[in-house]
Amino acid sequence: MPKVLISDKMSPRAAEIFRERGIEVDEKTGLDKEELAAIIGDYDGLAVRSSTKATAKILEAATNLKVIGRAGIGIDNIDLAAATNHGVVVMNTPFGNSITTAEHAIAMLFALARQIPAADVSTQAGKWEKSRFMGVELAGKTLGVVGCGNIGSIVADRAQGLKMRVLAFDPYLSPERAQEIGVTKVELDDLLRRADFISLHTPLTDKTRNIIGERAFGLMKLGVRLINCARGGLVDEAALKVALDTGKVAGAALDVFATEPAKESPLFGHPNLVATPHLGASTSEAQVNVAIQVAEQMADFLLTGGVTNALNMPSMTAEEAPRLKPYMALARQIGGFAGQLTRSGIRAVSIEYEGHVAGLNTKPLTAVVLEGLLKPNLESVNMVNAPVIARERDIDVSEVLHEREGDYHTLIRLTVTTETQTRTVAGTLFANRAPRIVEVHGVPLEAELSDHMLYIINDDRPGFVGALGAALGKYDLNIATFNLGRSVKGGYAVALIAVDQPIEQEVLDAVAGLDYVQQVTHLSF
Ligand SMILES: NC(=O)C1=CN([C@@H]2O[C@H](COP(=O)(O)OP(=O)(O)OC[C@H]3O[C@@H](n4cnc5c(N)ncnc54)[C@H](O)[C@@H]3O)[C@@H](O)[C@H]2O)C=CC1
Ligand SMILES: O=C(O)CCC(=O)C(=O)O
Repeated sequence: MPKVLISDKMSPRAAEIFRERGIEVDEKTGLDKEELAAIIGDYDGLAVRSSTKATAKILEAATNLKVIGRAGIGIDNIDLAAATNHGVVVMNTPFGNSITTAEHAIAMLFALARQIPAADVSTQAGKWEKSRFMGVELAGKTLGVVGCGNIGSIVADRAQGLKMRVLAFDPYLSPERAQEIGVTKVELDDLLRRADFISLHTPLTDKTRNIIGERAFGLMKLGVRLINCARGGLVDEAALKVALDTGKVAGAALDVFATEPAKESPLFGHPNLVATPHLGASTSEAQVNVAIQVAEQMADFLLTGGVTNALNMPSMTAEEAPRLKPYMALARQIGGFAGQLTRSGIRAVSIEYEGHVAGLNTKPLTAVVLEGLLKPNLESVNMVNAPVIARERDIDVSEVLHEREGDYHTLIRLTVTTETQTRTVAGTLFANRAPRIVEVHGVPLEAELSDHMLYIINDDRPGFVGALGAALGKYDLNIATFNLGRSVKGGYAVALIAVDQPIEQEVLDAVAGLDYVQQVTHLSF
């Protein structure tokens, strides 16, 4: 039974779903990094929000971990590269808290426009400072949205409901989408110059870090108001302090900070600052949404292999997973076949999908072919990290889809080009479930792969098969299946022979010494 650790505060629905689906679950929140490292090795899954830091060290200790689920959107608390290297799938829940977070941004917009937090403190202190809190209307003002994805576009929609004009800066926003959601797509500098309010909704990346800094403040209108409900590092906090002090920025509302938890900050106490402790996603609705989603996604993965919303591997729905399962076995065998024969550096890999399989989701199959191919030389490879390892090693990977059927109803053909040669292996499914190798090196044959196999290439000459049988008999090796094919009469032949016992080196030496043998290799599946 798979075992999951929930290490951040999460709606109880997550634990209920894991249990309902037969997964053992522990809820241990507030662990420090040593405590987490000490226990993480016991778990197949880790469910987190933003407090748990899934660092390279934690992943090192996570010897059984298969999946990390983030009940939320941002995954800056998870070392994605380290997770990928360890073959751990990382999933998030990209939509469950978008409305809630957009609503928080709109709440911040109002809080700034009418200084509600400061007015509340003053009024409850008995000051009744009616003339101190003169606000501004939102209607007719310009909102600049930086990052117009899920949350940014909801903010834009709500702002238009308030009769605001919305400018959007997002390099990945298409003009059609901009038109559809009623925003004007502009460049960043244009937005900074024209907006009365600016709301940030991008992820934190190398390109967006400090996107709002001294230069950006310099371009903004006098009296602009800034909202950040995305990620702390987007705003240069020291530059913001100067902009607030000089009055360039009339108000800033921050839900997120460069360092969290933000227990102290030079910004704190500024009369024009509104601050909340990373509450963007904190509504009961959003928390139930993300908890249900993350638990369902993780349970699907652990129980069926279905992959949804993964950030480091191709998606595969729980419905697709059983359909792809026999193909995964075939893909692993084809990759493993070629991988066990490969002795020099791989330059290129081409995978052709023909017939029925070409209509399926082939991305996970390609990942599995690569896993099989690289495994003989890299013990820690799996389908999550195989594409990354291939990329790191400059292996050119291509997929070709032929929906028409060839000789077989469905076929996967792998061509591997190494520094010294090009090799092809193709396979099909018999009765839609049993993997069979049907072509090696362009030679047709039909072989079921098993634990102990001999792969032989020999000159196509009479007497070879008899000599081979006698040689194996001498070592008491019982032949289970014998599959033979040849290029052309008198050309070269390929034999795939399954035997019942492990194959010792002396057997390989004896076969290699037979007349006409060009190559003999022990394969195991
Ligand atoms: N405060 C909170 O509690 C929460 C914060 N968030 C944060 O909100 C942010 C946005 O989330 P979503 O809208 O769901 O993400 P999303 O991926 O749907 O949208 C992000 C948008 O930013 C754009 N973008 C990327 N690089 C950019 C750049 N250099 N300049 C301008 N735009 C760029 C992308 O094209 C995309 O459209 C994320 O950082 C997320 O972590 C999300 C949920 C809750
Ligand atoms: O889980 C939370 O409270 C934070 C949510 C968040 O920042 C996100 O989903 O990116």
